[in-house]
Amino acid sequence: MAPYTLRWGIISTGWICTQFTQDLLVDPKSRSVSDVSHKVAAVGSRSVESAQIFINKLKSAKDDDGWSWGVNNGLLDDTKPLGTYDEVYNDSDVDAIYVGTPNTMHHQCAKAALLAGKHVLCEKPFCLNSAELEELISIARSKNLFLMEVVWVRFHPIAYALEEVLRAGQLGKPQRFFGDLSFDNKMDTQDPSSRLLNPSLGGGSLLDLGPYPALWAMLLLHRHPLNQDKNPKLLFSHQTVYERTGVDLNTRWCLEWKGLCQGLLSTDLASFGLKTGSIVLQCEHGDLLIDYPPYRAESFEIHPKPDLASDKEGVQKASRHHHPIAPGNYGMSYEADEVARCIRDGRQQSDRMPWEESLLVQGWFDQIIRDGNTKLKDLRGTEGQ
Ligand SMILES: NC(=O)C1=CN([C@@H]2O[C@H](COP(=O)(O)OP(=O)(O)OC[C@H]3O[C@@H](n4cnc5c(N)ncnc54)[C@H](OP(=O)(O)O)[C@@H]3O)[C@@H](O)[C@H]2O)C=CC1
Ligand SMILES: O=C1OC[C@@H](O)[C@H](O)[C@H]1O
Repeated sequence: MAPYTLRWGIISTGWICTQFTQDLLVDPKSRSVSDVSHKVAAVGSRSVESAQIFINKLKSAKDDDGWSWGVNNGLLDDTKPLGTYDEVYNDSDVDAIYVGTPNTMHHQCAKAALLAGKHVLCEKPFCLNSAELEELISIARSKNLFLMEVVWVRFHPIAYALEEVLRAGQLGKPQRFFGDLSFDNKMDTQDPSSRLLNPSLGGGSLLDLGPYPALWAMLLLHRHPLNQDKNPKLLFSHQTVYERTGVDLNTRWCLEWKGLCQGLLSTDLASFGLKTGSIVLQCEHGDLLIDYPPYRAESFEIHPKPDLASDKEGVQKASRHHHPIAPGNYGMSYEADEVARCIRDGRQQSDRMPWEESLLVQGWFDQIIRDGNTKLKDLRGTEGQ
């Protein structure tokens, strides 16, 4: 049977839109997919020249670039360069919109796309606050459209492998979770108007990096077979303010899944995370360590507990496990496949990234920002506009 082909409209022409679009152009067979495929129907930018340059750059792929397959197979031949985002939302050749604008624009772009009747995949962090997100969900629900936050790791081979490890039960009950995404961004050398430093673009470590430790906490604790707490609480948080621009340089926060485990999460823009063990789940019978970077991890380790003598049934030997992203794919193709399958099947949300889980994480971020002292406290969402 011919694969179901999803026709994408790409909103904006920055770094992440380039990665995502390149992945749409990789041969699905490279990742053993034959039921769905992708087409880039239109690219929207604030200037038509920029949209055209974006398409031209993709077309100039070298033979060994993973996405050259799509270029050589005509997937960019009819791609329309459009000089406004609205033209993409209203294009009848577009089924789904990928939103890759700065954080403060996610809600308005996603809302406009939904109101124009398009399905939406929106970059992380989904929104600036829960009110924005609730509005998007309510529009998607009422118009029977698909809506999902980009949390690409949830669809990576390692995520499925780890789900299997937890399901098999060999590690036993979770006892402690540590999740971190940090890198040294050399903040003092950066342009204060750039998206990471600029509070009016929703900058800072929490909104940029926080979705990753949060997603691992969701995958390893919230979705753990032994978890019964569907409403984990934020116990406390702290944000260090980067005085030059007023965003957070780092954030630490603690969550509790009642009856299961607490998790300590952190993000930092001034220091690198650990190479092995940026995400750690310590369980009754063994410990799980996931490699850096947590947004594109391909390996994990399982370790016995230090005092093996008292745990004859536990993990006896350390092991390392590799679950690579398929060659030629940056890693965003897997979630694009999920979006295509959900839309093909008439689903409004993905079981692997449901609205309820995005709302939970967005709620923690609301509370952390409210309790902190960054300029993001004064940022207003665009809900209702
Ligand atoms: N999932 C992931 O791994 C990653 C996700 N992201 C997320 O993607 C989003 C974009 O990040 P990134 O691609 O790095 O950002 P870029 O700055 O590279 O791109 C953002 C694009 O948004 C458009 N834009 C519209 N309004 C503005 C504005 N006022 N200021 C700047 N740009 C504007 C521009 O495109 P145009 O001129 O064509 O309109 C610009 O190229 C963020 O929300 C970020 O969190 C980022 C990196 C990785
Ligand atoms: O989503 C992301 O993942 C990787 C980081 O380098 C980047 O800043 C962030 O936006």
